[in-house]
Amino acid sequence: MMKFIKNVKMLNEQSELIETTVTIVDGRIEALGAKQPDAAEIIDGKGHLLSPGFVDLHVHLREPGFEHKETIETGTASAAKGGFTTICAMPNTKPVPDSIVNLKYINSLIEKSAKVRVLPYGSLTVAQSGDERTNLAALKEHGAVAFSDDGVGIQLASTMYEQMQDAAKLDMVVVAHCEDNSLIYNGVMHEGKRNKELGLPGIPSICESVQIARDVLLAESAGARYHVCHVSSKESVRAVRDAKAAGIRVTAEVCPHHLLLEEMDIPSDDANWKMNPPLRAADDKDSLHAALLDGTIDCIATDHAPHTEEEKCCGMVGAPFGIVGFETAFPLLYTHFVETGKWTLKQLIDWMAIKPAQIFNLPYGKIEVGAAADLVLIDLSKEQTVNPESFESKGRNTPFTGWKAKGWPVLTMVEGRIVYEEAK
Ligand SMILES: NC(=O)N[C@@H](CC(=O)O)C(=O)O
Ligand SMILES: [Zn+2]
Repeated sequence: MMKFIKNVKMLNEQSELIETTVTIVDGRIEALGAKQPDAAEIIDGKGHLLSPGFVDLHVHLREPGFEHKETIETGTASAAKGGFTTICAMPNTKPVPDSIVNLKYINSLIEKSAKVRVLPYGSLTVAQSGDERTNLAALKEHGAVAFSDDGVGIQLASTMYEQMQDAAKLDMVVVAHCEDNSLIYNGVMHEGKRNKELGLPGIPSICESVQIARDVLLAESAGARYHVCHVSSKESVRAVRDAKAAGIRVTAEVCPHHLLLEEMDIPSDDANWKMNPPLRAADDKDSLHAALLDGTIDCIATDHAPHTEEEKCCGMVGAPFGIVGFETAFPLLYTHFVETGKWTLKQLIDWMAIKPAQIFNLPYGKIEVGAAADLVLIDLSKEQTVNPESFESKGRNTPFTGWKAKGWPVLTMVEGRIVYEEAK
C-alpha cells in the first residue's frame, strides 16, 4: 500500500523550512520530495510542519493494574494526539515487569490495544521493592527497552551498582528516578518559599541530587550507561554536568512542567500541581534551561502520569504525585520557547524526537528514506486553549488548564498508519 503526503514543510540540514512530499510504501519512507505517484492514497498536508513523531522515554500507562487511571488504549490515544509515535512505558504497574512471565503479559496487552509503539521497561528489582535484583538478561531478551524502578529511587547503592554492572554487560541503559527516601520528610512540594506560605511539608532538592551524585560514580565504576529521569534542581544539573565532563556515560531528561513552571506559580493547595519531583525554585528552572542549551540535559520527556479526579480532588497531602503530559507538551513548549525566540524549532524537535531515540539506540525519531514512517503534521498557527475535557487520556490532572498555545498536532502516523487525525 502506497501513501503520499503532499504540501508539507520540513526542516532541512540547514534548519530551513522547505516544502516537501513524502512517499510511503509498506510503512517506510520510500522517498522525500518526489512527484505524486499515480496509485497512492493522497494526504494533503495543507502546508503544515512535518516532524518526526515524538519519542517519549518516560510515560505511565497504568495498565495492567490501574485501569481506572488509564489504559494502554487511552494512554496511547493520548500520545498519538500529542504527536508521540514511540513511548517507553515505566514499570510501576501491577504486576511489575520484573520477570519473563510478567513482561510477556504486558507485551500481549500492548499488542492488543496500543495505537502507537510502546516499548516497556523491565524493572531493576522484583516488585520494585528495591530488594531482590531482577534478571536483566532475561528481561532484555523479552523486549525490555531499558531498566528502571521509576516511581521510587533505589535506596541501596549495592543494588544499583550490581544492576549497573549487569546492564553494562548487556549494553543496556539504567534509567533512574533519583530520590533518597531518608530525605523526603513526607513532603508534597518543593522545600522552599511557597510550601511555607501554603503550610505544606517540603521535599528538599538534595533528596534528588545526592542520589544522582551517588549514581554517576557507580556508573563510572560499573562502566554503565546511565540515564537520569526528570531532573528538577540546579544541584542535580551540576552533578550531571560534572559527570559528563569526567567522561561518565550519563544522559538526562527534563519534563515540560519543570521548564514552564516554578514553585511560586502554585496557586493553592491543589493536587493538579503535585508531581514528583516537585516544581522547584526560579533559579532551578533557569538552570534546567541552561542545561538543555549546553547539552547537559539531552532530551525532554513528559512523565505522563494520569490519576483520577477523585484521587486529585482534595489538596496535596494524600493525593498521588503526577500530572498528564502528552497532549500539551509540544504546543506549550513551542509557544513559550520557540515562538518567543528562546529556542529554535530544530532544537525542540531534536529534544523531543531525535535525541531520545539516540539515547536508547532506537531507529526512530528521524525522517529519512528507509526509516519507519512515524510522522506528525503540526499546524503551527492553530491556537487553542488547553481544555482537559477534550483529552484522550483518562487523566484530567494538569496545571495547564486554560493556557493558550499554538502548534497543535493535526495528524499522527505510525509506520504509515494514521493513528490520530484532527476532527474536521
Ligand atoms: N512523576 C510522578 O509524579 N508520578 C509518577 C511516578 C514517577 O515518575 O516518579 C507516577 O507514576 O504517578
Ligand atoms: Zn519518576
